[in-house]
Amino acid sequence: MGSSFPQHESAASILRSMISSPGPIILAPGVYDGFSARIALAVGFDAIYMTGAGTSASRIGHADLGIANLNDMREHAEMIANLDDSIPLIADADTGYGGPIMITRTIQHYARSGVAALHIEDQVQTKRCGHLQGKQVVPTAEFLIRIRAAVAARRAIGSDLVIIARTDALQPFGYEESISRLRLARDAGADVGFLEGLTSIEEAKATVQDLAPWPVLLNMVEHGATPSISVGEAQEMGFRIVIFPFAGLAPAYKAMKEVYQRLKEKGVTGAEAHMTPKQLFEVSGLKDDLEIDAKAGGTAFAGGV
Ligand SMILES: C[C@](O)(C(=O)O)[C@H](CC(=O)O)C(=O)O
Repeated sequence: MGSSFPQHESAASILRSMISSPGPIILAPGVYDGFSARIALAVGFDAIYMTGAGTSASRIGHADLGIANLNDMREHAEMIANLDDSIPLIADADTGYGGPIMITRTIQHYARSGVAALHIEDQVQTKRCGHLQGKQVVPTAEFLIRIRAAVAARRAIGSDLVIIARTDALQPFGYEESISRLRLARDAGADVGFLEGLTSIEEAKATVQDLAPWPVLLNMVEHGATPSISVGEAQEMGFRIVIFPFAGLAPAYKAMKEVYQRLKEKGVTGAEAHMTPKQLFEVSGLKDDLEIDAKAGGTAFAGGV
């Protein structure tokens, strides 16, 4: 477990070096709460991704419609980022939550919370998931104000926080407009580009080529607007980062629904025998916590748990 008071390079600096190194594509599975983050961290990834859609679902019980605010998102991100502060957390920051002053706060708060990277997009404030229909985006000038505010705020606090510029302009305005917005965001100081809702393999390849050598992120939302692209294929195309936002949420939904249904219909959960409470707590750092207590001379758990 990483300490909350880093003795090492910040997660933002670690991610920044990873992005600029010639290494393999950075794979970040979506996590949506402490438990899913623990599982992903235990499996072992170079980075993890806090999905806004999953945060909305798990933290406030709502769809990804711009309902989770800065405080909801930041608090959630801080908890996740500090479970292991040596593994960079890339976190959704939606529209940045307002004008330049709010975006400045978003950058400051995310950076202080230990987040390594965030993405800010050009949707209107009453946004929606990038894979739904009927999206609206703000004019390019307003998008650039958001990016400039983010870059200035990051520089002012001397943080390595990676700023990912996301455009949702593909659906309303098409490919050329989206590339043009991302180039302008790059020129305004954004570190990584993210073209949301890519609709074909050709478009995905072209995005990387048209923005090269700027690093580009691929959002692999399964069964959304984008055809299925594997990590290997994304690397081959030249993407620098790939996120799988629903890697945790979608299977969790299916598993929970089945068990709740079984409990309702048959009166039992059918939980597997090895799923003891202790085993479940071990996923969430039980051993580390007991060690902390014992090292401090605590006796509360001396007889075991
Ligand atoms: C990446 C994303 O912002 C997220 O919240 O994870 C979403 C995922 C989704 O809702 O499909 C997005 O692509 O808008």
